Amino acid sequence: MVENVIARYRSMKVMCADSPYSYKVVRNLQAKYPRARFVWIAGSDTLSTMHKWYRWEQFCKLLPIVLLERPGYVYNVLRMPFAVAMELQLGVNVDHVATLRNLRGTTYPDVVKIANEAVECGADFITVHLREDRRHIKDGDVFALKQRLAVPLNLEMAATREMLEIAKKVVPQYVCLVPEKREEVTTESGVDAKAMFDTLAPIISDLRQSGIGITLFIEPEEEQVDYAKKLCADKVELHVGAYCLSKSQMELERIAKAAAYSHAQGIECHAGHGIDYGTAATIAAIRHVSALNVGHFLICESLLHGVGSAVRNMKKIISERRHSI
Ligand SMILES: CC(=O)[C@@H](O)[C@H](O)COP(=O)(O)O
Ligand SMILES: NCC(=O)COP(=O)(O)O
Repeated sequence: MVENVIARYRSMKVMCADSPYSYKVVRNLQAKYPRARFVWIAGSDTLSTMHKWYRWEQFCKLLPIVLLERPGYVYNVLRMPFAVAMELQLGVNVDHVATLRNLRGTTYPDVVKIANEAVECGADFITVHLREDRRHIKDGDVFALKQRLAVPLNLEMAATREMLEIAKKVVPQYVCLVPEKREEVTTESGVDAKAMFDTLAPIISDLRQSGIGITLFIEPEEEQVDYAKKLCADKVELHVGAYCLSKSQMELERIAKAAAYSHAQGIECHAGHGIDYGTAATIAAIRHVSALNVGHFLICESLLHGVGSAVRNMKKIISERRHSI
């Protein structure tokens, strides 16, 4: 059949695979034709089973994969099992650039400039938390970032009407709903998706109608993931602050368990809060976590080594750790 299809293309020919395993076929071809650039072309139905292939993780890294849509097989690529082996993304939170600026009421350091520097050096998206008391990020920062960033903006905010109206004007790619206490030094826990179900549901529905993706910042607990799913969140971000402070194995296992559960439920899983180079490396080994959000530590490192160096270093650490699992 293939021969009939390509009969009119003289430059094409059919060859028989020398192994039942795609991985081995590609490796053999690459060894035989070292100058050729191979591309794997397949139907989109391949996505649901690719993680069962022989050495599928290595296969995904061997060559570019082009998928042609097959009717009935339209998937969210990032949620497919194979996708969890891919690069771990880094979100850089620039809140504390604004903390420094607000301390003296100056126009510097420039939040947008620093965010763009982070992007140049490897940040995959930028995160800001517009707190109700505006202690760091201000409304104008959020609008300016949305306008001037070449990567997605992840806006963290409390689930209030005031914040909802701002988000609908800014239209960031993502809103991450977080709990907020006026007096807290930093975000102390995840949002309780069960207890706050009735407050969160209409806000999430309103945000979604504006075309904004929804993340819930939750404690690493299966029940919270269940409620995030009931609320139709696209992603959860696990509050990993307890682990980052204690470095306790039990806390780490809690994160791994919640991440695997979230993945099994079809909800993309991020992790954030209090992460430094050491804890980033440990969490990067949890394959069901697809992105880390790091703020305070990176801004502090930037004072010593510059933003570019801090972000590049963090990217290197998490990428090396992810590829070693
Ligand atoms: C939700 C979260 O974990 C971060 O956005 C963090 O809250 C930002 O920094 P502050 O808590 O110091 O405002
Ligand atoms: N959601 C967590 C975040 O954005 C960064 O938190 P931190 O690294 O500033 O503690």
